[in-house]
Amino acid sequence: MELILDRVSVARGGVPVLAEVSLRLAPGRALVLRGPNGIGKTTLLRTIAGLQPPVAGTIAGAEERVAYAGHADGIKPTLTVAENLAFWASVFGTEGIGAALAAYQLEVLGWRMAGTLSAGQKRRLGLARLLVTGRPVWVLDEPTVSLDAEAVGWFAGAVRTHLAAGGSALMATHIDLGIEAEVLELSGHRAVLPALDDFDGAFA
Ligand SMILES: Nc1ncnc2c1ncn2[C@@H]1O[C@H](COP(=O)(O)OP(=O)(O)OP(=O)(O)O)[C@@H](O)[C@H]1O
Repeated sequence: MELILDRVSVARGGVPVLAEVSLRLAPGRALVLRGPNGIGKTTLLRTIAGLQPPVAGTIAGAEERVAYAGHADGIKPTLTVAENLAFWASVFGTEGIGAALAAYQLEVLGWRMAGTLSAGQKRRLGLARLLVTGRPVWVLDEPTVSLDAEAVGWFAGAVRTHLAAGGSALMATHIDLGIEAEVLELSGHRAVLPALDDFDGAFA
């Protein structure tokens, strides 16, 4: 099943951000969102993840199929690394956290309270979480932030494995992961703000 956006417009804090974004993401494929800071990549990804509704347009193939990794990693600080993954596995009804621990070399940190991890270690845990969701569509917002070069390689490997298994990935990233991906440039979709055409009149 494809993820399909048809003329989707999104707003942040009530302000229109992006207008009429259409895309299709097929199983096994990756798509990278590009655009300058503030254009609305995070807002669009949050909308696809179901965290906020679109202002206009339709999204198909996302419901119950998306695993989202955003800036806040969704980590429970008072649970250990292993407990965090086991918690998410139970939430998503999957079993086994071994592969997720191994993919990001988290075995040695399994007993550590997640709140005590470094930024990069937290990000590795947040990305490992995707693997226990069992969800086919990964929606990733700047997934490599805080990762060192080696961990970026682990992430790229995890995405490749996910795509090879028929999953898909939609991500906002500024770095080249060496993964074959289509690119959607969002600069041409900047929402036009309503004109303040009666600005002076407001002071009359
Ligand atoms: N919580 C918020 N409330 C109101 N406006 C916000 C909020 N968060 C972001 N914005 C604004 O919404 C617009 C889109 O922001 P968004 O984070 O989606 O952009 P982005 O393309 O992901 O940016 P970046 O590349 O810097 O991460 C920006 O103008 C931003 O200032």
